[in-house]
Amino acid sequence: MMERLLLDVANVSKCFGGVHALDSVGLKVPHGSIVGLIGPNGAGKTTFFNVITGLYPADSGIFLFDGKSYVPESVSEVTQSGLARTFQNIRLFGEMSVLENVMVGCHCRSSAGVLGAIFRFPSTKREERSIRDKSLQLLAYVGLSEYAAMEARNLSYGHQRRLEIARALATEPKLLALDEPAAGMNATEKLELRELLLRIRADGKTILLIEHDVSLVMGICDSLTVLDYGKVIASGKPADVRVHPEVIRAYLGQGAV
Ligand SMILES: Nc1ncnc2c1ncn2[C@@H]1O[C@H](COP(=O)(O)OP(=O)(O)OP(=O)(O)O)[C@@H](O)[C@H]1O
Repeated sequence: MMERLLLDVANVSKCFGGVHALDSVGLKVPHGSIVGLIGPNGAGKTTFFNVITGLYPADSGIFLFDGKSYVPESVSEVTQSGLARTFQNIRLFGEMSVLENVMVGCHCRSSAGVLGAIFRFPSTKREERSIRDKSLQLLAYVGLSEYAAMEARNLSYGHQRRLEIARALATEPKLLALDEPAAGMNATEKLELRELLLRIRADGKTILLIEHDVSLVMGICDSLTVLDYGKVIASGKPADVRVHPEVIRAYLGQGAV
């Protein structure tokens, strides 16, 4: 049976001066799957995320999201269409509370405009209550309820990463793109992250994951695409990718596979 693709991109290229960060990269993400994007440092993984989420314009590429052509030129439009991401370097609003950080994510789906915010119409107040409730539910979902009132900057590193995931989920994405969510986590936090990602998939979301922790990636991904020097060198099921000669060559010396 043909898999229904949520993200289907082809021939994506991006140069920075003389550096070919992405060279005709193609990647397919089926609905309801976890797809891993891996590769050595500098392979082009984050650049790929930046391009598909509208942060950097691609030099070329064909982009389909949920069966429709899309032009990833604006982060807000990409988010509206259902693609949310987290960042390798955590980007939370440190002085806002944990709850407020999630509420910010919810606002991308709210209808109250500037007038509503100024005049506080009854409909605006109702919407704000429902955003608050939804944010509290999301905090419970990622296991951060007890920290709702704390300033985000005071959370532990692992909890900050979970908060980023909650904020991304608040935008009601179809595709959640996570850039190294396990970076800096200890073994227990990684296990908890693994459970959370599996739960997110079981609840019907699709995940695209950049991650250097190979055992995490091999353990939860349905398929993997491997980049090296901006090119796809392998893609397929984790068990096949793990023994692919090009992948072994690219990681040789790093002991990663
Ligand atoms: N804004 C930029 N300006 C210039 N060069 C860039 C820029 N962003 C990325 N690059 C270059 O593009 C290449 C790919 O970088 P990228 O950060 O996408 O790799 P990566 O696979 O995500 O690496 P890592 O695993 O270390 O995060 C590198 O050579 C990098 O130096």
